[in-house]
Amino acid sequence: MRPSVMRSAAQLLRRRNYSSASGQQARKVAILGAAGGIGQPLSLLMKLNPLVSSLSLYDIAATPGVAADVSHINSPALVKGFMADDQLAEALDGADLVIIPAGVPRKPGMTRDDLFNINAGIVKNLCTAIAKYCPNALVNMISNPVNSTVPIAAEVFKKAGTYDEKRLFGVTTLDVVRARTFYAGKANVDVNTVDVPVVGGHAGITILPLFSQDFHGEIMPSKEIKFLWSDNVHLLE
Ligand SMILES: NC(=O)C1=CN([C@@H]2O[C@H](COP(=O)(O)OP(=O)(O)OC[C@H]3O[C@@H](n4cnc5c(N)ncnc54)[C@H](O)[C@@H]3O)[C@@H](O)[C@H]2O)C=CC1
Ligand SMILES: O=C([O-])CC(=O)C(=O)O
Repeated sequence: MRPSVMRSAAQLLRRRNYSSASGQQARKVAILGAAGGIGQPLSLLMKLNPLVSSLSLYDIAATPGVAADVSHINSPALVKGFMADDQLAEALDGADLVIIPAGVPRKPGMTRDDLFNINAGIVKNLCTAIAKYCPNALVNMISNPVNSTVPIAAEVFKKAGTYDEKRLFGVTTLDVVRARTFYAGKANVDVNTVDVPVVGGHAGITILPLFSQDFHGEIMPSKEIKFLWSDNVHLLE
């Protein structure tokens, strides 16, 4: 496995032979926690993504307004908002990709691990529903602590008999983005010409930028993405 070659969710969709929304294959993306600080800009980005034909925005609060605003963007994806437990099944039904930024974020002085008690339960419930209503979906976990929420999701899927290690990811792209920005700032070079591989997990002490492996030159866009794999922490081949 070469840590320098990574791929994004969009690339994964393409690899699965997904075509654009205007093509033959319609693809549904569900965002759970869509009304939050991460969920709203993520919903915007997904609405702009031409690979997405149907966008399902789920949260326990505020989704009707968020979904209405996002739906006004001039792109093909059809947007629908869902709120509360009794609408989760419909939100997930037939989803090809589920992205989960649901849960609580850190307050000053907290570590990501401090979120475990609340977010573990939220993730467990959401993943139980995923196993039931869209068992074949790719699942991108954002909720922290990602080092723990990904294994929780894996266990839920194993118990349900739907686990596929190639379909479950912890999203830690920020680590790579930050490493590149910090490197470029320090070296006083264009950030688009540098790459710093990052390995490890997504906790303060497990994020490990490999500055010894830094690269300065022409960067492939696909190298910006780092995922936390479900069973072992490693970068996609
Ligand atoms: N992996 C990563 O790189 C990053 C992870 N995070 C994590 O993402 C999570 C969300 O962060 P923010 O959006 O800033 O928080 P936020 O508080 O702004 O949004 C969280 C959203 O989740 C919703 N929510 C809570 N329980 C839910 C449930 N059972 N079902 C559906 N939705 C539910 C809330 O109503 C809220 O809209 C946090 O755990 C944070 O630590 C944030 C940034 C980067
Ligand atoms: O720091 C946090 O709590 C959110 C997060 O994971 C990040 O920004 O890398």
